[in-house]
Amino acid sequence: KSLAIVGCPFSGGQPRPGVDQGPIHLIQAGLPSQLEELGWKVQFDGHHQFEDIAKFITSDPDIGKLKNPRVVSKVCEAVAKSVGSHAKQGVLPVTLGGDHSLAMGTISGTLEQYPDACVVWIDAHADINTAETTDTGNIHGMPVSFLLGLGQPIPEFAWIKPQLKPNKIVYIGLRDVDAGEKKILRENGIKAFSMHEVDKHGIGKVVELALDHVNPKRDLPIHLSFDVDALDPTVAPSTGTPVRGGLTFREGHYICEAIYETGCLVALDIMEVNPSLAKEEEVRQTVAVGCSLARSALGETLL
Ligand SMILES: N[C@@H](CCCCC(O)O)C(=O)O
Ligand SMILES: [Mn+2]
Ligand SMILES: [Mn+2]
Ligand SMILES: [Mn+2]
Repeated sequence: KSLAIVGCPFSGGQPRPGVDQGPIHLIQAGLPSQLEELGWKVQFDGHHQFEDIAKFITSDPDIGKLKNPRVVSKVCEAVAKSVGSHAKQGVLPVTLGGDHSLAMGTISGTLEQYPDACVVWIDAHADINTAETTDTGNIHGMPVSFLLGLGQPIPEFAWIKPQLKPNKIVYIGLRDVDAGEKKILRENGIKAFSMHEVDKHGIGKVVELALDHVNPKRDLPIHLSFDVDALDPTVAPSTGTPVRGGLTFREGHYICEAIYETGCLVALDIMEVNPSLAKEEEVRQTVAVGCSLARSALGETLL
């Protein structure tokens, strides 16, 4: 079994510098050899991929409120090609962010190869704002709306085919959802297990209910997109949009272990590790949790 680490040193979907250094920190913490130890054949194309794209885009004025729209779109298009080509060769892409706008690329790539794939989105945020509903214009708060084809089409993002259907995505960990996003979730009947449901049912039941919704026979490919800010800030402090009241260390790892156990995982994103936002020990802790989440999603067990 082979996997390819797709390092995406990209921060254009949000304003805080440093998240582009996420990949190199995860690599330098030893992730490739940790995954080899789990029995994976590991390909790694380097941690400077996609960096040259921004150089060719000399002017990138806002489109409405959207910031860095052309760079975000072009980088995600390149990521989609990279993830898609690995998937085509039966290699499991492990994308290291970088901000969560990159999921427009990773999930597009997955759906190219696995049109029937479902998406499990672990996040404090719904990342489903449209150009009409976003307050910040930060595109890391919008990837899901593009993948679903919601909102007014934007020519610069025309490459994104609206292949994702509302009943093929499920959220776990939500606790900071904008008013516009709540409306979109309701109107589209999108299933979301917030931290309230995690408290109520426990993580085991929530994962079971989430998978029952998007993958009832456990026979569909799963794309797991994990934003480390889904975890409580005491667990993953060095991230751009921390929100209190998040998943415990174990709850985060349980999700990854349970997804691996389905045998359906075809793609993994570990996003929003920003190694420049906290003290050294907290950065180390956040990077280490990114590595251990990846290991748990890729077969590491406690016994
Ligand atoms: N909903 C906020 C925050 C988005 C956070 C994006 C990512 O960290 O999940 C926005 O639209 O700017
Ligand atoms: Mn370097
Ligand atoms: Mn996110
Ligand atoms: Mn988030």
